[in-house]
Formats: sequence, C-alpha cells, structure tokens
Amino acid sequence: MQQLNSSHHLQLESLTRLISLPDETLEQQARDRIDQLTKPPGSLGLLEEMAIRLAGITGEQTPDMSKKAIVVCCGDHGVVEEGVTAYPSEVTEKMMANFAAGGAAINVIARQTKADVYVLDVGSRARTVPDGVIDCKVRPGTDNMASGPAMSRDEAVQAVMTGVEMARRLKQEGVRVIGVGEMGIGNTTPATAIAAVITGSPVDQLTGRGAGVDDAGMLRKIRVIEQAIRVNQPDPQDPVDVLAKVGGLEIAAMAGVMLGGALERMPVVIDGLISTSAAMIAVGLSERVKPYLFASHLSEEPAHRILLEKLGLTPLIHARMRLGEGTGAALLFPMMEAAVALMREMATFADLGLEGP
Ligand SMILES: O=C(O)c1ccc[n+]([C@@H]2O[C@H](COP(=O)([O-])O)[C@@H](O)[C@H]2O)c1
Ligand SMILES: Cc1cc2nc[nH]c2cc1C
Repeated sequence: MQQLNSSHHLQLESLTRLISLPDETLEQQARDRIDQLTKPPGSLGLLEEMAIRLAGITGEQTPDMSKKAIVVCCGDHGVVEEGVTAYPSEVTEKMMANFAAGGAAINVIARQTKADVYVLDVGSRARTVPDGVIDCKVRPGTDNMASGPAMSRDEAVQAVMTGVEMARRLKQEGVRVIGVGEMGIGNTTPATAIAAVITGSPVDQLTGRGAGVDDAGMLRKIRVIEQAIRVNQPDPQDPVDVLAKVGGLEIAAMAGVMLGGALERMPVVIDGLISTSAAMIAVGLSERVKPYLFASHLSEEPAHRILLEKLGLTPLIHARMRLGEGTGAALLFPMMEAAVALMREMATFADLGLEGP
C-alpha cells in the first residue's frame, strides 16, 4: 500500500482491520422478540431479517433511524470518448448543480423519505465545483481505461479515503443510516468491467444500456470493456488494482463510504449497479463490511443481479429503476423504519394472553 496523503487519519489497510462484527447477542434478542410478536413466525419476511441485522449493527434493539443521509458521489470517465454512453460528460456537472439546487429525482425522493442529500465531487471534469457540492476532487475525471489504467493506485486509495472520511463526518453529525448513490456519465462501463473482473462472467452477459445507449453503442461498450480488461489485466484478488485500472473515482469513494460506515457501525444501503460494484470493492478490501450492507432495489442493468447474488444480498424493491443517484436506497429508508417500528410497537402473544406461535 502506498503512503497516503497526510490529511488522511487512517491508512486504508489498518482501518479495514478495525471494523467490528455486528453484535450476535443483540441479533438473537431481536430474533426472539420477533417470534413473540402477534404474527405467524417469519410472516414479515425480509423486514424481520432487516430488524435483526439493524439491531446487531447498531447495538440497539430498536435503533434510532431519525437522521438519514444519501451520499451522491460524482465523477467523470475518460472512457466516454469511446462512445459507450448516450450522453456527454458535461451532464455530470449539470446534474451536480441540479442536486445542489434540489431539483433532481434523488432530492424529491429524499424529501419524501426524510433524508438529507450530500453531494461529493470526487472526480468530475467541472472546472468549478457548483455551490452546495462538497469539493473533494482527487482529479478531474479518469483516463480512458480502454488504453491504460483509469487512474493510479494512489488516486484510487485517496478517493476511497474521501468516502471513509465522509462516513465518519456523517456519524459525528448524528446520521444513523447512510444510502450510497452516484452520478457520472459513462460509469456503467467501469461498473460492468469491475463486475466482469470479479465474477469472471462474460462481458456480453453483464452489459446493459446504462442511461440509454443504442444497439451500436451497446456493441461498442462490450468491446471496450473487453479491451480495457485485456489491456490492463486487473488482478481480481487486489481490489485497489481493479479500482485503479478499470474503476472510477466515484466508485472508489462509494467503497470508502461503505468501509467508513462499517467502521462507525452504521447500516449502509446500496443502490443500483454502480454502487453495488463499489460494494464488491469494499467487501474485497474487508469481508467485514458485508454485514453492514443492505440492498435496496434491483436495477435493470444485467450485472446488478449477478453482483447482488455474489454479495448474498436480496433487494426488496423491484421497480425497474435504472437511475442511480441513490434513488433506490432512499426508497428503502421507510421500509427500514417500518421494520424497527414493528419491533417497538407490535403487541406480543403474551400481551394477548396467548401462548405464542
Ligand atoms: O443505478 C443504476 O443501476 C444505473 C443504471 C443505469 C444508469 N445509471 C446512471 O446513468 C449514468 C451512467 O450511465 P451511462 O450509460 O452513461 O454509463 C450514471 O450517472 C448513473 O447514475 C445508473
Ligand atoms: C439526465 C441524467 C440524470 C442522471 N442521474 C443519474 N444518472 C443520470 C444520467 C442522465 C443522463
């Protein structure tokens, strides 16, 4: 591991060792209570599993979910010059301004589900970072991964540490649950490349239309991802190598938010394909991140299902969404709050003078 910028408090390698496992005693207590609630055992399905996991993560039988945050990590991609997306990179900057002004889909959904939106410019090509966007730019966009590494190892680690610091800051601000989202024109290309490297699945089975590329663009995208993997030869056993060679700055930062969230014993909700590719990197850096992660929705991108299966996560929402920004994650928040409220407010069989299930 290369030396990090001195402003970083902890080195990536050492912090991954500091992540603790969820509390099994609290999980068992939650399981026992759920089976005493006035319902057939297991009938609340994945909400039961959610309540149990939240208890183990937070160390609280009925965790406080009042302060919720969505972190939208933004970055641009040199590979866009290969014609892999229907949109120009400039849209990333315009959307960052839109997030800051409150007019994007994530702003609307987060207002509905009572979450605060934090926008991070980790690596956009915007010359000036729009007001209201947190400037933690590592570099203005990646290089074209079709002809060489997207970035250096050091830059990848710096971007990861940006996410770690963000999660720690949110914890200090009293945030109890973090949803992870992103914006970056072209980023389904690196996300799919990460999926191909880590799962070994054929690129043509993983690749989707992203924000809406046409048939010719799809074929180009598949060939470009195959070429990027051939040219860079990323080592699937080395997550920083994968990030640096075929990843993205916002993907690295999201992996960092997941590491930081786990370090701070906070549940972290992932969103679509791109944040799930970041989850693969985070779990590659430390298996201990996995129990802190919650899948929200199943994206239309074919690689998403494969990555979620590999992570052992089940998405609760099937809404044919493929937007990103953390929109699916924000939609999971009310279900999480409901899972906790059920634990807190439901009557038990004993309350009804019944023996139990
Ligand atoms: O979250 C997803 O699964 C998802 C699927 C398709 C597209 N996106 C969003 O669309 C952008 C990437 O699409 P593309 O075609 O430019 O690679 C990026 O800003 C993502 O947030 C997101
Ligand atoms: C308009 C637009 C909004 C987005 N939000 C996330 N990805 C996006 C891609 C586009 C093109």
